[in-house]
Amino acid sequence: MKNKPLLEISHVSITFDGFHAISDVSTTVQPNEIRFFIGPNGAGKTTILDAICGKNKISSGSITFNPDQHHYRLDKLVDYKIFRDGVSRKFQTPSLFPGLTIYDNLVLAVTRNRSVFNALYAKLSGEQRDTIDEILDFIGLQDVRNELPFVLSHGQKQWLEIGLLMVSRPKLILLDEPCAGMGRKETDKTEVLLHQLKQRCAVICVEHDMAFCEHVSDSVTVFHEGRIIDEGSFQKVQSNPEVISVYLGRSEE
Ligand SMILES: Nc1ncnc2c1ncn2[C@@H]1O[C@H](COP(=O)(O)OP(=O)(O)OP(=O)(O)O)[C@@H](O)[C@H]1O
Repeated sequence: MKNKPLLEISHVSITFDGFHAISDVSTTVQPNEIRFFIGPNGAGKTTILDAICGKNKISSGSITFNPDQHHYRLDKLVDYKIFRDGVSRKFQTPSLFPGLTIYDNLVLAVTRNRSVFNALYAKLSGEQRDTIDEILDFIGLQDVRNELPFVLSHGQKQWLEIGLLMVSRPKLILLDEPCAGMGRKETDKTEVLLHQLKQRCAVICVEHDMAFCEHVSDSVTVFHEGRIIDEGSFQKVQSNPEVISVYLGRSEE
C-alpha cells in the first residue's frame, strides 16, 4: 500500500470578511521534503502557512498530517495541539528571551510546560542535556552557549530560533523567510543548515530569495492571487511563462 504524504492540503479556501485570500488550494508534502512556497506579495503564502499551524481557520477543504501511521485533521485542532502532534512554526519576529543565556533559552524550550523560574532551577534529565548539546552543535553555537543572545549576529539568532523549534523533534517545520536580513555568507550557512535539517524532518519555507530557493528546495509551489499556478522543481517552475510574468520576471519582488 502506498504511504500517505506527511501533509495533505486538499481543496482549501480561506476568506477574510468575504475576501478570498486562498481559493481551492491542494498540494502534498512528503516526509523529509523541503518545499518552498513562492509568489508575489499578497499571493497567500503566509495565509496558508498560518492555516497549517492553526493560526488561520479555513473556510472549506481539509489539512491532514500523517506522521508515523497517525492521522490528524489539523484544520480541526487548536494551535498548541498541532504543535504537540509535530508541526513547529518559526515566525519572522524573534521569540528569544534576551535576558537569558543561549543555553537557558534552550532549557526553557526543553522544559516547555514549566514556568520560567521552575524551568531554570529544575534538574534536567541526561536526555534533555544531550538534546540541548546536540542542538547547540547542530546550529553551530556551542562556543557561545553561556552568552546572552545580544552577542549573536542576525543569522546566528535565526539559527538559534530554528534550534528552539528542533527541541520538540517536529516532523514538519514551517519557516517564514528564514534568510530575510542576512548577508550572502549567513544565507550560505543557512542553506547548509536546511540541508542537514532535512535528514530529520520536512520543511515548508516561504521565501523571496530565489537563489536560496534554487539551492535548497526539493520542490516549489507557486502562488498567485490565492491560487497555485505551478508546482514542481525550481527548474520546472522558473521556465513557466506565467510564473515569469506574475513573479520571477518582476524586478520589484
Ligand atoms: N487576517 C487577515 N485579514 C484580512 N486580510 C488578510 C489577513 N491575512 C492576510 N490577508 C490578506 O490576504 C492576502 C494574502 O496575504 P499573505 O500574507 O498570505 O500574502 P503573502 O503571499 O504571504 O505575501 P508576502 O510575500 O508579502 O508576505 C493579502 O491580500 C492580505 O492582505
